[in-house]
Amino acid sequence: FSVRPLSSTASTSLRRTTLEARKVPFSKYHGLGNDFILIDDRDKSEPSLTPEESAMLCHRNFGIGGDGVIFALQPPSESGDGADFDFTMRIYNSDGSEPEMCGNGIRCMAQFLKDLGESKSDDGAYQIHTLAGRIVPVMNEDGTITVDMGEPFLEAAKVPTTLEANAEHDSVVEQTLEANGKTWKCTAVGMGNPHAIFFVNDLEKDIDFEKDGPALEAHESFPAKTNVEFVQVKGDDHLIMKVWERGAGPTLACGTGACALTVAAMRAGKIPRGDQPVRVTLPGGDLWIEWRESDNKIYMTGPATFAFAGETKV
Ligand SMILES: N[C@@H](CCC[C@H](N)C(=O)O)C(=O)O
Repeated sequence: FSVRPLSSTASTSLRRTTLEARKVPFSKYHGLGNDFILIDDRDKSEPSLTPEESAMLCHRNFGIGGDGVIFALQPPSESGDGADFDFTMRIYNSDGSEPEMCGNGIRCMAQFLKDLGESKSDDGAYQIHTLAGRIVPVMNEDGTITVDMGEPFLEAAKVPTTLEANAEHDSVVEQTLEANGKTWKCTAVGMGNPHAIFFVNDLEKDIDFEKDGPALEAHESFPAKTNVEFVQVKGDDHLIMKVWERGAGPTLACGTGACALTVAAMRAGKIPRGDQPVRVTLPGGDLWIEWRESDNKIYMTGPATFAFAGETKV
């Protein structure tokens, strides 16, 4: 992992006197090593920390350490579609930027809500409002969590990417782009947040991860930047990946990334689209991903683990 220097705002905040400091209770969870600081904001409609404060708490030397901060907030107050939401999830990446969604994060938030004694329905499901729309995690009896992640966004403008859709696919499948002095074939999939997927023969030999990752994250074809997944196909139902996350760099797992690359592998004809879940091996462990033909939605199954809780100051 690379360690970013603290921003001037963060170091200013660190120098605050005890008198000025605000106490912040937190819990720390991870999904396959993709780790988050969870804040109980169930009585609030907006996050109680700023992006700068969140970035400081995520720092692995000067803070608690984490790939992001997740806020468990009130459901939206509007009537209509908002009426049956249980909670809202917002998240800041470790650099303070705000993504639309987080797959490992939503499992951690579901486990956090359960541990707080929240059980809103008999089926173990939570209706969560996110910037990517409705997401529904369900607590399984074996301790894992299955999340209805909704439908993938395949239209280029919705990913978003300026790469051209291939006529035969009506979406961006293995389109050519140049980055870090190399030619790549990119498949773009949106899961609320953007993902650029690159299939390689050998994950260890074919990429210069620390250089290719950031070059592709900030490539001009992605107006909102992008998460970057390098993928090796191990078999019809097994993919392995390395991820360079937008706003966080290398992480041990990315749930939205695992969903996006499974869709990409099916769109690019690397694996068949079937009813069986695909095993996606990430640096931190396995997720199981299903892209159902019946409702076109993606279902992700994996763990969420409590690490520790405490109180910090900002
Ligand atoms: N690790 C997450 C994704 C978090 C957001 C991402 N860095 C972005 O900016 O889109 C996951 O598990 O999905």
